[in-house]
Amino acid sequence: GNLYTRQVQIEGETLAIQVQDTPGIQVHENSLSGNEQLSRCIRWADAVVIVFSITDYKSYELIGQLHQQVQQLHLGTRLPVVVVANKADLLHVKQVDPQLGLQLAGMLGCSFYEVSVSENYNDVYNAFHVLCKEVSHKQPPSSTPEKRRTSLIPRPKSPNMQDLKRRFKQALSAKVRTVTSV
Ligand SMILES: Nc1nc2c(ncn2[C@@H]2O[C@H](COP(=O)(O)OP(=O)(O)OP(=O)(O)O)[C@@H](O)[C@H]2O)c(=O)[nH]1
Repeated sequence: GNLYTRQVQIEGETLAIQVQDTPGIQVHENSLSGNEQLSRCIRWADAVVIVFSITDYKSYELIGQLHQQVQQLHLGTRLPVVVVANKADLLHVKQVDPQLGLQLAGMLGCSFYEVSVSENYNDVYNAFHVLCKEVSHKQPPSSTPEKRRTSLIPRPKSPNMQDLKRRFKQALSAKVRTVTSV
């Protein structure tokens, strides 16, 4: 459950984003259950990245459920969600054709990216960059960083996050929060 803070340049503006890596997702009989921590992360998020591994068919099968959970926790809003197929370098142990990911993402109304976290940083950066752009376009225009803070929902608590909160509070101009799972 690590929280990372990064800066991205969007249309000439520097945007500080926070990326929440969700803790290992519990799956019982092929369904997500009782993931209170995951729900908190999703509620907190302004955008979500759903990651599956092309080497693990079960991770692909969870996308629909994760997407549904995102929708249930953000009723009435269209939260930007992207679907990412990871481990594109491991073709010899591939279990999911990335085409299936593309199709599913399309059905869910999400963008889709195929990446290899270990081999190509640029593809990962691009996925996040496009998502950040989408989120920044949804923020009401304003002049002060403080006004750009949109969500009143507190971040999920952990010592790590409390610490980061203190250290980065001054620097943040806006937030993008994402949830990932592999
Ligand atoms: N070859 C390859 N290995 C990867 C890639 N991405 C992740 N891995 C490996 O896959 C394993 C799992 O990666 P993690 O980042 O721990 O996955 P996770 O989903 O965050 O795991 P949880 O902590 O259970 O949530 C690690 O051994 C990584 O090195 C990739 O693109 N290619």
